[in-house]
Amino acid sequence: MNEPSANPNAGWNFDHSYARLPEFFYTKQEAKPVRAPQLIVLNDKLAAELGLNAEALRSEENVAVFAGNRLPPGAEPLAQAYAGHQFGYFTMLGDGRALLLGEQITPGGDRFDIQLKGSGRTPYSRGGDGRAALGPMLREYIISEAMHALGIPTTRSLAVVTTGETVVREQDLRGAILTRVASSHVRVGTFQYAAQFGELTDVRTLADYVIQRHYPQLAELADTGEAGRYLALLREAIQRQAALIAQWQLVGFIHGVMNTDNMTLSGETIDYGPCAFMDAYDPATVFSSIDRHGRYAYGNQPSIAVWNLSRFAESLLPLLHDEEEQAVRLAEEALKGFAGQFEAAWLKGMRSKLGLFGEQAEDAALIHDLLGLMHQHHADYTNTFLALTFGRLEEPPMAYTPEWAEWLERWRARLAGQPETDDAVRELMRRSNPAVIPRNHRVEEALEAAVKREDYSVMERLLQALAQPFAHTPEQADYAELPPASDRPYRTFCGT
Ligand SMILES: Nc1ncnc2c1ncn2[C@@H]1O[C@H](COP(=O)(O)OP(=O)(O)OP(=O)(O)O)[C@@H](O)[C@H]1O
Repeated sequence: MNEPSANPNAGWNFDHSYARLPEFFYTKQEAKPVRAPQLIVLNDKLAAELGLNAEALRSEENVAVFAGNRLPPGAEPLAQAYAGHQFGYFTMLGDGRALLLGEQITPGGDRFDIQLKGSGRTPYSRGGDGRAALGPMLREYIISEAMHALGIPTTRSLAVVTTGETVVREQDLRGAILTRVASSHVRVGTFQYAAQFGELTDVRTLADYVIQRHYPQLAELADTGEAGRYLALLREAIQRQAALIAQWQLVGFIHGVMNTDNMTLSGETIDYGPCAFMDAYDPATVFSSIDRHGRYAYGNQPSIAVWNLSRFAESLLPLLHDEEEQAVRLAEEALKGFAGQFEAAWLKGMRSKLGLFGEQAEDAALIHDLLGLMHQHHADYTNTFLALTFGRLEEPPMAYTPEWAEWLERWRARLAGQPETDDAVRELMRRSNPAVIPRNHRVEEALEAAVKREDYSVMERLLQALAQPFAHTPEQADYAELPPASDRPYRTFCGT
């Protein structure tokens, strides 16, 4: 098995910078062959961006690549080691059901990890079977591609294949493998692993690797101290996460499992397990059925990000300054920056959603008052902004109370006070308020058709609508429909 003979015309062009790190960071590992691979979905557009030939990828040989039955030319599969805090508890983890085939170098010279998720057991599998089920892998495909179309940094999905094998969960499920594409898979948990189980040189090696790969502008800075590159790395990672979480909040995305192994150093969203988009606005919304205490509720996401980044900072401490006290001071100062950066990015996004140009002191109150009303009236988050964008206020997204009328008056007065035309305002709002998000009931409907009836047309239509969330086409109006009241509040199943 695993002979390196896949169709050479597919365009695989691997390098292996991660594999050049010390073996402490990974284990070389081949995929376990599966019985009967079948291609379910292939992302033609992403394939082209990666310099891959979509037609060749559909060939039997390359479907075998997506299944782990064949190695593409130049691949050197490995499972990455990492640790992490899961729901606040530290544990050793690692790719227990994933393999990095290598880093695809695109025609433009960019570098992307190509990873198979669900490819069989590895030394990090603990008690797990190393496998994944079709529903969750399609879910990751749909939501990650929706996030990308919304302009939110994310890992991406190139393909899903079924394996022809059964995975045993609470019930028997169809096995599947997702081919995931990422700027890298280095996580906060990778640093925690190095700090906990390795030497200081391992942390330094990993930090230099991440700087080279994601923050090359920092490479020439001094080693330690206030002007050092490791402090700069911490600051940059904080900045990217602040920007990322602000984007999540702006579209109502709830990650669901913000464990430290699910926070990347690239600043991309990773691991679409029990995630979902909020319907009615409520900061306490939780989607994961295993998150009993609401640790990862929508409204907690910014503070959990700081918690995770604090674990990252702890792993870096000895690199920040020779004296521990000074290192702690520098880390704390950097972490304090998150709140301001998050708030600035979020306010900027919210102003755009409301068509506000420029900045005025009362904008924050205007925005918070709107959210307060939405919360009070259980108004749908996405549809409220759509109603405001298109002036559909004859069918208000919430009860037409005096407070709502008063808020509308304040908003209109703020708009009237700016020099931009109505068209410019509408255009800004159209670009800032998606017509379609992957609402849970629509995703579940697509998955049910796919998994239970092998009908992939529902998913294909959904993917098409999600690919251009700001197009505001008539067909997309269909996806603005809310779930039936009986479905609310609901939780996504936390299947893997
Ligand atoms: N079926 C399984 N067999 C073996 N290991 C598993 C299995 N499911 C999850 N794991 C491992 O458990 C840990 C946590 O799982 P989690 O569901 O958060 O990650 P994942 O979805 O598998 O991976 P990723 O974070 O890369 O998207 C990871 O180390 C993962 O590899």
